[in-house]
Amino acid sequence: MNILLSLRPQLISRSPFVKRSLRRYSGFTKPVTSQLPTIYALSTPANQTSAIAIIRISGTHSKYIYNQLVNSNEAPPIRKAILRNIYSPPSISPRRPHCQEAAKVLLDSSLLLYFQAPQSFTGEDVLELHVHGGKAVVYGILKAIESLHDRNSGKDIRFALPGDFSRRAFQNGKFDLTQLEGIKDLIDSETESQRRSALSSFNGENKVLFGNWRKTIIESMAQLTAIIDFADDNSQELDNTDMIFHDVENNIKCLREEIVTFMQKVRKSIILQDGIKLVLLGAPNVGKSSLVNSLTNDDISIVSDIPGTTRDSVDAIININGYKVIICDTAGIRDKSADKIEILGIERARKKSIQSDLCLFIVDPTNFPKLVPEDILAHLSSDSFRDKRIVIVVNKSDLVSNDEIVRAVCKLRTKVGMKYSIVNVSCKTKEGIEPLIGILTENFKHLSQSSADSNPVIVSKRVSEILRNDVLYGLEEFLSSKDFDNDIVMATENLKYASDGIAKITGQAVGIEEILDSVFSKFCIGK
Ligand SMILES: Nc1nc2c(ncn2[C@@H]2O[C@H](COP(=O)(O)OP(=O)(O)OP(=O)(O)O)[C@@H](O)[C@H]2O)c(=O)[nH]1
Repeated sequence: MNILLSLRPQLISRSPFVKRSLRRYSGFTKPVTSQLPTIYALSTPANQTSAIAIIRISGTHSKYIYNQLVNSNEAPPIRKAILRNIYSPPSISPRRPHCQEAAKVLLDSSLLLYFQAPQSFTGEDVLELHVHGGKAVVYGILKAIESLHDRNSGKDIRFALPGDFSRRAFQNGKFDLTQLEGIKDLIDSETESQRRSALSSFNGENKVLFGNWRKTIIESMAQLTAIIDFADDNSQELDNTDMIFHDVENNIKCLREEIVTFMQKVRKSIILQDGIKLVLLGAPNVGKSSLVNSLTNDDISIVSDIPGTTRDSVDAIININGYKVIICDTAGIRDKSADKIEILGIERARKKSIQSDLCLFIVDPTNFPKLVPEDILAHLSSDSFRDKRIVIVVNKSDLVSNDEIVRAVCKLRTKVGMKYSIVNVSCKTKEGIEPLIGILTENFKHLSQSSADSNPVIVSKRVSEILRNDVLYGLEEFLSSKDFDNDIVMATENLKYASDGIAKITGQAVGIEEILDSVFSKFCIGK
C-alpha cells in the first residue's frame, strides 16, 4: 500500500495559489492575475535627476500601452531592446489638446523592453521604458500612461502600490515569499555580507530548505494517518506500528535539531542587518576620536589635545570590509572629574561599552607606567564584560621606540592576561591601521557566523517568528506528548500546525491574503 495515498485531504491543505500555479505549469499559460488592472510605476528613485529612469508596466494592457506610446500598431519585439520615440496620447497633448496631430508630441526617445507572459518577473506581460531621467520626462510619461486608463472600454490601468509587482509575481507562482523577501533584502542591503545572504534567499536556498522540512513533516503525518485509517484493517504493513512511531519520532527529533541550529545561525546573522556595535573606550586624550577618524577615513569626531574634548558618545554607521558597523566614540574615562556633563558622558561611555558587540580599548604608551587607569581596569574586569570581545589598541606608536612598545605590551599582559589581542597603531602615520582592520574583520566574522564554514543566514522577522511560534512549537508539542500513540489524531494535529507554519512562510498557506498584505506593504513602489 502506498502510505502517501492514504493522506487525508485536510492534512495537506493546498492554497488556491498553489493549485493555480500547478495549472499554469501543466500548460495553462494565462496569468492568474489577468483580470487585475494593469499597473505601472517608476522603478528607479523618484524625484531625482538621473541619466536614466526605468518605468515598469505589468498586466494585460501592457501591449496596448506600448502601441499608444510609440504611436504604432506594431507588435512589440519580445525580449529585445529597441529604441523608439515616445509620444503623449491625444487627450493629454500639452500644447494643442483638441487637435489630433497633437498625438505626435514627442516626450522622449527611449529604450524599450517587452516581456511576454509568463516569461517575465511578474508572470504577466511586462513593458519596461528606459527613459531619460529628467523629472519632466518621467512626469510626462507617467501622465501619458495614466491618461490611457478608460474603464468604459475595459482599459483598467492604475499606478502601482508598494510591492504590487512582487505580489503579482507571487500570485502567478514565479517566486515564493522567501524569495521575494530575499529580493527586498537585496535592495535594502548595504554591505557585502548582507548582499550575499539576501541573494542566497532570493536564489531559493531557503525555499528548498523549508520545502524539505515540510516534506519531512507531511511524510510523518502520512505515516500516522495510515495508522489511524487502517487501524482496524489488520493490514500486514501496519503490523509493526511501534516501528512506525519510532521512525516518526526520530525524524521529527532530527528535524527539530536542524531548525534549532538554523535559528541559532539566524540569531547570529541578525547582527549583520542591524550593524555590529563597535565601541571605543579609553582614558582622555589617548586618541579615540583620532582612531574613529582613521577607521572611517572621515572627520567624524573632533580631535584636540585638550583632555575631555569628547563629552558625549558619537555614533556613525560605517562599512568595514563589507560589514555594517555602528562605531561609537565615547567620552574619555577618568575618575576625577568635577564637570557634571563630563560625568554623565563617562557614565554613558560605560553603558555603551557594556552594550557593545566588540570593544576597542585604547591606550597611550606615552602615559607609561599609568597605562591602564584602575577604574577602567575594574570596568573591563566586571561581570558585564565576561564574554565580551575586546581588542586593545596601543596608539601613538610614532611617539615611542620599539622597546617602549614592548614594555607597554608586557605591562598590559600583566594587567589583562592573554585573553585579548593587542595591536600597535599610529593614527598620525596610519601605521598599524590595516592590521587592526584585519583583526576587526576576523572578530566581525566570529560575531556573525555560527561556524567558520557557514554563510550568514538572514530571514525576515516574520519568518523567524513563524519558525519559533508555529513550526518549532508544533514539533515540540508533538514530541512532548509522550503517549502520542494513544492519541494519534491529536499528535498529528501538532504536526499539521508545524507544517502549516512552513506554508505560511513560503506563502502556500490557506488564508494567505492577510499575510501577503503585511509582507508586501513593506516593499517599495515599483518593486
Ligand atoms: N603623535 C600622535 N598624536 C596622536 C595620535 N593619535 C592622536 N593623537 C593626538 O592626541 C590628541 C588627542 O587625540 P583625540 O583623538 O582627541 O583623543 P581622545 O581620546 O578622543 O580625547 P578625549 O576626547 O579627550 O577623550 C590630539 O592632539 C591628537 O592629534 C597618534 O597616533 N600619534
